[in-house]
Order: sequence, then C-alpha cells, then structure tokens
Amino acid sequence: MTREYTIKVPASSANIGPGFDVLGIGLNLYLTLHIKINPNSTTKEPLLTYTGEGSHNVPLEPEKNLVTAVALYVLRANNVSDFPHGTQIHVQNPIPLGRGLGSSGSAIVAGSLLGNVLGGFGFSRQRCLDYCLMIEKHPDNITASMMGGFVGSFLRKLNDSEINVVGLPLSKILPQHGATEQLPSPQAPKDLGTHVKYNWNHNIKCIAIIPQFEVSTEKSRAVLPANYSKSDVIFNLQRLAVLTNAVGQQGKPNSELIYNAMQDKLHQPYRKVLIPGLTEILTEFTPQTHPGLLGICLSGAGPTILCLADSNFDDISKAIIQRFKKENVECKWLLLEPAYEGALVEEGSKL
Ligand SMILES: Nc1ncnc2c1ncn2[C@@H]1O[C@H](COP(=O)(O)OP(=O)(O)OP(=O)(O)O)[C@@H](O)[C@H]1O
Ligand SMILES: N[C@@H](CCO)C(=O)O
Repeated sequence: MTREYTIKVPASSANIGPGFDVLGIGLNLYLTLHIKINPNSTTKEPLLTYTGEGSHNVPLEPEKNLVTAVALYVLRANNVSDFPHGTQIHVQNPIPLGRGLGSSGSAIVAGSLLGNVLGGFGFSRQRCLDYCLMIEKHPDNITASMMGGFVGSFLRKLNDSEINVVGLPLSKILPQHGATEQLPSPQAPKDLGTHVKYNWNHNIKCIAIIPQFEVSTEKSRAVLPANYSKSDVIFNLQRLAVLTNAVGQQGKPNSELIYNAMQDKLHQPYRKVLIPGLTEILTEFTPQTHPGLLGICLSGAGPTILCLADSNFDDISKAIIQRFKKENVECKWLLLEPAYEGALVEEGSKL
C-alpha cells in the first residue's frame, strides 16, 4: 500500500546574544517535506524535487543533498541499505540558506525524521536528535528545530569510545556520492543531547532582518578566538542566566532587562569583520531609540539580525534596513514567532 507523509521542521535562531552554542528559538518558518512511498514501483532511486530557497544550487542527488544524505545515514546506521523502492520526496524550503536562520539545522532534522519514517523505526524525537548531533555538533539550532520553543541545550559527557564516534568527520558519517564501497555508518550513541524549554512571553515577536548575502557557519566560526578571558566568560554567563528568565516573565516585557541581558562578548564582536555595520547596528538600536524593541542580536552565525519586539515591528525593521543600506547591504525582513511545537510528522502528503 502506498504510504504518504508530511514532515514540517521550523527554522531557528541560535545564541540570542549571550547563549553561544547553547540557546535557540524554533521559528514559525517551516521546511516541509512531502513524501510518497509506492512499494509496487520498480524505481530504485528516490525521486527528489525541490522548490524555494536554494532551488538553484542545492544538489538533488540523494547522496549529496543534505536532507536525503542524513536520511540515508539514519537508514544505514540501522541496517537498511537504501531508500525503499518508489520513494518520492518533494522539499519546499522558505528558509534562506547561510543567513543565520538555521537552514542546515532544519535540513538535518528533516533528514533524520525522514530516515526514521522510511525505515519505520519508530524512534522518538530525542533519539532522532542523536543522529542530528552526529552531523551538527553544536546542539542549539537542531534542538530548537526538533523540539520547538525557546530552548537551552548541551551535549552530555561522553566516554572515550563515544568521543571517537561523535568526533568522526562528516566524510565518515554521511554517505559518499559515487564511492564504489560505502563505509559502515556509525551508530549514534544514545541521549547525546540534553535540553530544557524555557517560558516565553507570547507578546514577544521575533523580527529577522535578512541581508542578501550569505555567511557560512564554518567561516563565521573560523573568526572566533581559541580562548576567552575569564571576565568575558563571566559577562556572558551572567546575562545568559538572566535572559532565560526575562523573556518568560508575563505581562509587559521588561525592555531594559531583556536588552541588557542580550549583550554578548563571545562571538558578535569577532563576527563584525564578516558583516558590515554589525557593531554599529547592535549599539545604535535600543529600546530608547526605537520603542517596541526589546533586544537585538546576531541570529546564529549571521548575517541576519534578530530583534525581539512587542510593537512597532514595521518601523524597527525599516530603520535597520535603512542602516544596512549605508553599508551597501540590501535586506528583506520577516516577522516571526516561536514555533512552540517543534518538528512534526503527519500521515498524508500533497504529492
Ligand atoms: N534545505 C536544504 N537542503 C539541502 N541543503 C541545505 C538545505 N538548507 C541548508 N542546506 C545546506 O546548508 C548550508 C548552510 O548552512 P550554514 O550552517 O552555513 O548556514 P545556516 O544553517 O543557514 O545558518 P546558521 O547555522 O548560522 O543558523 C547550505 O549552503 C547548504 O549546503
Ligand atoms: N551557535 C552557532 C550557531 C550557528 O550554527 C554559531 O554561532 O556558530
């Protein structure tokens, strides 16, 4: 019998200022997969189609595309060598690539859920997250996309053999396109990720100001220092502790508290070399200069700017877009809110 599924995975914003590699918010912009499996089909290769952001350059070969490569990894790690015959997958992607809105995290989460569905493994979301953590080693984006809401997360302490497995390069985890012989796919250790969901005041919306150029996460991590001073680490820890509570307080959000708690010394100052006007924008836009603004930070590895706000969304966005124009950077903007539920798998599809 033909089986059909839809997988919906939220975008995400990581760090939220002080929570580098720790905090993430799932956002209501969804990478969607429509899947149809016709077991009577004789077609061996899956048919992958794709619309939306990245449609001009995302590869469609199943072993090269990030979504299907991760699905294949999950299948192979569980002794299923290939996609079921007659698999069709249509990807609809509204998440801009390489902009700090967690496109790769969403693609990895979608891939692990796809592998779970195709293999009929019945894994929990927590278990699917283990496979995601094998691919993207920092948990902030993938945990927010998988679990939804405003989350804090870490990787648990690993023993020596687990360190060797989790530390494998991607070339030893993901299938290699065109390889004559595939290496065995390493099994993901269990319960790698630990997370908590914080409260969120539903009056707080997320404005994403998205520059029209990409910054790869790899490049944006390469500009960070290898070590930090004790005072900078303490600066962030203090704000992180306050921020996780401040945005969950009910009633009128406290803009002074949130704005100050979103300051960071661990990544944003170093990333200014990749994003024209970053330092100026982060300091010039405050709740005093722009009423309604609650806090401002770099979204993930950038270049998107994330503003938390409870009113005047249009004015705040247009003012930041104007400021970026001075640096010859064009932007678009989106008004988003947390995707409280996280990733969803439903029976039925539009294929
Ligand atoms: N839907 C998708 N399908 C296939 N590949 C994707 C998809 N989304 C993202 N990717 C891959 O991930 C890359 C972008 O990942 P990268 O980590 O650099 O940025 P990001 O995830 O958008 O931002 P950030 O991690 O800062 O939030 C793309 O260039 C592409 O290779
Ligand atoms: N915490 C990550 C998020 C981007 O993947 C970073 O800032 O590099």
